[in-house]
Amino acid sequence: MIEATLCFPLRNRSDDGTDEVLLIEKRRGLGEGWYNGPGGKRETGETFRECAARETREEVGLEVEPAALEKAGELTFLLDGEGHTNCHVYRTRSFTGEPTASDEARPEWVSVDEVPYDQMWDDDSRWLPGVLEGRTVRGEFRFAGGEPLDEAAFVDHDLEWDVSLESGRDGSP
Ligand SMILES: Nc1ncnc2c1[nH]c(=O)n2[C@H]1C[C@H](O)[C@@H](COP(=O)(O)OP(=O)(O)OP(=O)(O)O)O1
Repeated sequence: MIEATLCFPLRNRSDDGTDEVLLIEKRRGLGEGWYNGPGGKRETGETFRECAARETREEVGLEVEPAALEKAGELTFLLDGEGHTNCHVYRTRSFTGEPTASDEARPEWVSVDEVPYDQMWDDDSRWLPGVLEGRTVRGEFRFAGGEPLDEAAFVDHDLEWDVSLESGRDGSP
């Protein structure tokens, strides 16, 4: 099973108070052409928080302290009945730097009320609105149709809201 992370930096615009989330337009790999949060696969020896912070730095140039990430979700994606990816979801209002494009990602601040769910993974519209409202979620999402995951069809899902995520599946929140 692939172990991966997603990170959603949030800010409140000082001019009109709009709450915004930093999304990326993925430029390559899984989910290419779609919006998502910065994130990616965990490397050997990393905690999930370290992975989310590293991917955010590598993809959009924002510096985030692993300890300043708030755990918001644990998502399992299954493909044709088999576990494919475990994804650990974080959000944070604490970061430094300005978002900068990389080979992997084009960053864009988007109002939390205008997230482009029609240009994202089909499952995102089920769980991301609650995460952006500050809730916690545990979910299982089933896809069918063979690899790659981003060409498979989203079939159905189960969600549990307002869960305790203090201890993740590997013991690292
Ligand atoms: N179904 C679904 N919805 C929302 N987000 C995702 C999925 N499936 C996924 O895999 N993801 C997320 C999880 C990860 O954050 C990315 C995929 O990571 P990927 O680009 O493969 O990982 P990197 O480590 O950045 O890639 P390379 O460096 O190996 O190119 O999508």
